[in-house]
Amino acid sequence: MPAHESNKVIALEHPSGSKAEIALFGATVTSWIVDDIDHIFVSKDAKRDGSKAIRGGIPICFPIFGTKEKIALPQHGFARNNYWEYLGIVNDNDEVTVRFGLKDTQIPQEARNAWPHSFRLTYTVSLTEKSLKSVCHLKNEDEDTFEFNTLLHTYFRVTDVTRTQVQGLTNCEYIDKVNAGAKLVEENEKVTIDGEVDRVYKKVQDKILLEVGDGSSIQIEKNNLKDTVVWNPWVEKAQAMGDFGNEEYKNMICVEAGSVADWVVLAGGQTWTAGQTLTVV
Ligand SMILES: O=P(O)(O)OC[C@H]1O[C@H](O)[C@H](O)[C@@H](O)[C@@H]1O
Repeated sequence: MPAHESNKVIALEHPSGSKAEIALFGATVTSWIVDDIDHIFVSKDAKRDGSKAIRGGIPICFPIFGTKEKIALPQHGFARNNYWEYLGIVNDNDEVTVRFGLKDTQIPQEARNAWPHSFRLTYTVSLTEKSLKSVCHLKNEDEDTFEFNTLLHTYFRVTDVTRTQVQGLTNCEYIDKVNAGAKLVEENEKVTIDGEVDRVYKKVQDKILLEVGDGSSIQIEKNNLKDTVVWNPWVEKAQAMGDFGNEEYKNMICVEAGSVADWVVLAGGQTWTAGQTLTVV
């Protein structure tokens, strides 16, 4: 079988040898292997028992990013903190595709009170020889309009983060969360990491490139998502996280496609689709 479930994890295998794993907790992709290299970082200290969002992989932030004063939800919302339903395999010719679902009736009452809307979120993950595609499909099942943010909080595994470069952010405005939310414009052609970085780049072009530093690169192509967050916790923040090794900041970079700078507005009965495709190039 190209996809099978074991211990609440769905494992995908493509005939080319590429592989992926998705935990039902948060529908979090926790592994993506191409040519025997796992490009996804998960901390050695990550909780895998559903007690906390998985530290690493591709957690889905929804319906908020960060915290919001008037919405009493945990940081980054509830999608990454709840079990999703496995909706099974959709087999195409050259890709292995599986689907997951989350709706309001699956989340705890407290979260439903904090964000009181009826919704149906379907998440599709497709594996090909060199790529991993994730697509979110959201339906507003209320009569009234609701607003949300969403983001694919992708943790890439790298051998040395100081050698990574992110290309394609030049001239984008960004909010520098490390610098009291200063609004700046990216002047560099390639963004590099040599300290704590936590930036929300706005209105980013759809195709950007992560140069991993060992000669290989990953193309990150987003669809219907305006913004890109770049994050590395560096030394002190790494030490402050209970589910992250003190030295692991050297081996990861988050490059996160999302719509987070402004609310996305979805009218009652309407649907909204967005996602990303990661390709080893
Ligand atoms: O610790 P978490 O809730 O998983 O958040 C991890 C990080 O997510 C994003 O990248 C935010 O921009 C950061 O400010 C935050 O620290």
